[in-house]
Amino acid sequence: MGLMPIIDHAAKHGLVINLEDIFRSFTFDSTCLLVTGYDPSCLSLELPQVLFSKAMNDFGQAILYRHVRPRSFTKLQKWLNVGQEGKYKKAWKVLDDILAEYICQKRKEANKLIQELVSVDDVDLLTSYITEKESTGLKCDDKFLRDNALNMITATTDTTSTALTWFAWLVSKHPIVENKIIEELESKIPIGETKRRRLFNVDEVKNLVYLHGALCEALRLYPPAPLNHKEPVKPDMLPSGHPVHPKTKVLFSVYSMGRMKSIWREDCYEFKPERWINERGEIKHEPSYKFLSFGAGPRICLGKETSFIQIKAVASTLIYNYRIHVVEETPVVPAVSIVLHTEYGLMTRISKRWE
Ligand code: HEM
Repeated sequence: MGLMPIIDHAAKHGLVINLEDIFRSFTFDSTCLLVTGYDPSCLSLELPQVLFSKAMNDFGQAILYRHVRPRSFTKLQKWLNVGQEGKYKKAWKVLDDILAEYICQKRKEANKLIQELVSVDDVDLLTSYITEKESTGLKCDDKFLRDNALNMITATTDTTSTALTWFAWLVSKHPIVENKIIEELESKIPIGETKRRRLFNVDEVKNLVYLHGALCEALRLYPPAPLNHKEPVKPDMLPSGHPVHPKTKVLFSVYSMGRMKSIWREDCYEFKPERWINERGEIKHEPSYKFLSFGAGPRICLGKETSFIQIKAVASTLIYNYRIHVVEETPVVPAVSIVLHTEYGLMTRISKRWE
């Protein structure tokens, strides 16, 4: 099922829905489709608990604990197969088994395509790895395919849905920003087509300046990957003069850096899309070492541009067609997690702006 039919259904029946879960199921389905060619159909009215998705959550949680607990404690849990490490092992088995099945099926389908000399444009990632093996020279064994599929699903799913969640929440709390986004969207629509239901495509939204600023602001205040770490390959020195040994891991909080007055000025706690617009009304580009939500340097996020486009298309369609009313009884606060999920979800009521 698509995202908009679900939102429409919730609006029509006055349901309270957890938008974070809905975004998560949506990004999970679309990423699985892109990577494996299969739609796990997590996005439906019932939001079924999908084994793969649950395993991904347990997996991420266990990895977070590895970073904050003494190594000896983790080792003991691993040895006894209990606690977070016990969960990790079970989750890994689920992911490994499901992906092995997908890969086996993909190999059969891809071999058929090769034998029948069918052109393989617009196919999923696994099929293109298998069919293009000769030209890329990559060793496409099962482990390579599994690791690449898992890497892509992990990198894409929760980051994108988390960005959408905080963006939707911030916009719903800032009606002036919400109106400016709608005004900007209307300025791109032919006059006779305004004030009625509309879906926006990638070309219509990719150059919107105010929407871009609002999204960057959400990513600055609520970076989906709130912590990052680096280790130098050879002895190095920080600008502060502190030496860093190659075995030293430097952990930094992207979340805190997005809220430092010394980096983002006195108004750093405010949600101000204008921060990202220059005097000429164009997008103001900030260096990636300052705006760290996608990382920086040689390992910067490979999906940065793709995710901007995807989020803009979804966010504009959502904001233009619906009003999001956040349910006040459920606080919206960050959870302690490797990805900046909310602790209690984003519980909302939705109403349509127009038919
Ligand atoms: C709002 C959405 C996203 C955010 C906030 C985000 C953030 C990040 C961050 C912080 C890193 C680590 C960079 C570093 O280590 O310095 C990363 C890596 C990566 N991201 Fe994203 N990401 C997003 C969406 C995506 C999407 C949609 C894709 C795929 C199309 C993607 C693919 C990757 C890959 C492949 C890497 C690993 C790059 C490497 O290690 O060389 N990301 N991302």
